[in-house]
Amino acid sequence: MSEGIVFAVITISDTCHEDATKDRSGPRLVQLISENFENPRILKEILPDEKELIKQKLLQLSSPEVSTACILTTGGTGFAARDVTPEATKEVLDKECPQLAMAIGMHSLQKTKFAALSRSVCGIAGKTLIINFPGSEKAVVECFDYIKDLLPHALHLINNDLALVRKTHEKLQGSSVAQSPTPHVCPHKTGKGDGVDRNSPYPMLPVNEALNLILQTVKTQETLPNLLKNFKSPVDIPPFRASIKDGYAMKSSGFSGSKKVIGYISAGDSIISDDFEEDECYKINTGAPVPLKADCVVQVEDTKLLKTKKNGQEDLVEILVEPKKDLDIRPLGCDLSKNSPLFPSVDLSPVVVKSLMASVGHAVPLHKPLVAVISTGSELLDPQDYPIEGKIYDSNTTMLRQLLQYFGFECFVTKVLSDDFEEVSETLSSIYDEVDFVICSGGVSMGDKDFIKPVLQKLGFQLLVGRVNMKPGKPMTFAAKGDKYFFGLPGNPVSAFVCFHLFALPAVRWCSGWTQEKCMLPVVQVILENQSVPLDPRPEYMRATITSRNGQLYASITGNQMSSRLQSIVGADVLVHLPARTETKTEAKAGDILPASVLRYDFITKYE
Ligand SMILES: Nc1nc2c(c(=O)[nH]1)N[C@H]1C(S)=C(S)[C@@H](COP(=O)(O)OP(=O)(O)OC[C@H]3O[C@@H](n4cnc5c(N)ncnc54)[C@H](O)[C@@H]3O)O[C@H]1N2
Ligand code: MOO
Ligand SMILES: [Mg+2]
Repeated sequence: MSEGIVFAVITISDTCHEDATKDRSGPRLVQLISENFENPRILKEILPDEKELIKQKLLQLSSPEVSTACILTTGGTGFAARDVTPEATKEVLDKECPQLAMAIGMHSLQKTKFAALSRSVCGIAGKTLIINFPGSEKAVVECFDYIKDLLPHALHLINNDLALVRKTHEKLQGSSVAQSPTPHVCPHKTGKGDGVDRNSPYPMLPVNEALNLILQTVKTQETLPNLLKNFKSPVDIPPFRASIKDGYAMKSSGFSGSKKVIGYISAGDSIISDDFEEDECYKINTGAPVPLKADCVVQVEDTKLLKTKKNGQEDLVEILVEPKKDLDIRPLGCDLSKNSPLFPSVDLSPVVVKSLMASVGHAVPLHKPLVAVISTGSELLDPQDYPIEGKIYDSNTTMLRQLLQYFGFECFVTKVLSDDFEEVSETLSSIYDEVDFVICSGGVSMGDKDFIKPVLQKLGFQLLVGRVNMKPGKPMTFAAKGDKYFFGLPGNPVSAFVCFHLFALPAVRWCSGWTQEKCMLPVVQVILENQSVPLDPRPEYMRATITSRNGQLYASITGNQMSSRLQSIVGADVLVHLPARTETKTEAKAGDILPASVLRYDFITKYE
């Protein structure tokens, strides 16, 4: 039962509008809602069969100000001349839900063939679900009973309430399916999900939704970011007044003109505290400690050597500029003062963390998640093996290991497994003793040897992502069990490549404590160079080479983009995001400006 949902029940009937006591279906619906939902708010209306009035009422109830979650109408759906409920409803809908209307219709048809005479529609207006029920009390009871379990999930989806949607998915996809007395099929799934099903039971999530689920699930490390945030520098930098130039340290109260050189100070020497005269100076190097009694340095270019001692050392120099107080001296702690925060913001780049810590004489152990790379496939040959008929060389293991390394993470364990349920199951049940993440490739699609998802289910993992609306990478899988995480990248090498960058890398970075914005690859705007690129029904991520021309980035697609053709990563500087095909837009054209994820640091191949 879901709590506090705002419902509206509208009886649509000329008769009931004239005499409300004749309305039996409306009150019955109110009763059914109250019995099946916790503390619902139910708005009640009776309207005549007038299209405009019905439409206005639906618009008002579905407006953001009223924000009714669900409007159930009863009546006016038949063949009579004044039955106009479906027509009025259609005019306010943003999206029709014909499957829901069909399901209700099919259910009713099992009770009576007269259900064929109902023209009910269902759909979504703004964030309101509108469902037409027929007028009879009996039909209302049957239809409501049929949809009542679907309603909460449908409403969560409409409101993009990810946590609640996820809860339902877990219920449906986890062991509770078997235990549930009335298991039902999720409306946006296409099958029952057992081994013999020909349709994937996993909802095809949009890329962003899949990524959000992943980042909501993976626990971020707080210890290191907090430690860095609170870390106070134990030293001053510089720890003494340091010379900025190679030159002469002196007193500014003196004068320009000739001065006697009374000593040499190099970087690393100790600090001279003795007093000296205004017509004296020390020769000093950049970074060396300025004598306590000196207050300025004059660079060597502004001096002239007048006299040298017999031993070759300088004796007398002429100072050609007026010495000014503080000239060319870095005061104590001017770069970083003792007890001030070492990290002005959290930046977990190892280069940053390690070098700043080193600069104050400290070190921190950077905790990085332990990652295993697994490739599955009975066809896989080690790249060092002789070719064997029917087998192919395994490129994913090397690619995923190299990618981890490129982004500063280590692959702790590597395994290559055959498409064998027991082997995969045994490996996965023991490997998490050693690692936090498994990045696996292969075996996630629809084949009878694609065992990854069943193994995860057997091992008690929550399958949070089972399919993603993207090309390549549709069967991308993400599962979690406590703080152990599994990525099932599709076996096609390019699908694995793209999914690593878009999902696995952000998750591993997030787990290491990176700020969320930094976890994803940077996105830049690029100008398409190819004349015409046909759009796919799925949003597509195409590899492309970048040329910089007059400060603008031009993307040229790297040939055939088939997900098995690993060659398409050659020269791939970015992944260009191409939108899904629509009726009106079927291709991308030269000059189109598109977002693109940057794949590598050296992402500009040519400057023109
Ligand atoms: N009936 C359906 N079939 C497929 C669907 C579908 O929706 N319905 N999805 C297709 C898509 S999209 C992809 S992507 C692949 C994903 O396949 P799997 O993750 O199950 O991977 P496999 O079947 O094991 O392998 C696919 C392909 O990739 C080659 N491969 C696998 N591992 C490696 C490796 N380590 N190195 C090099 N190449 C590898 C493998 O030999 C296959 O050719 O499924 C489609 N099928
Ligand atoms: O989407 Mo698959 O990932 O075509 O190769
Ligand atoms: Mg397969």
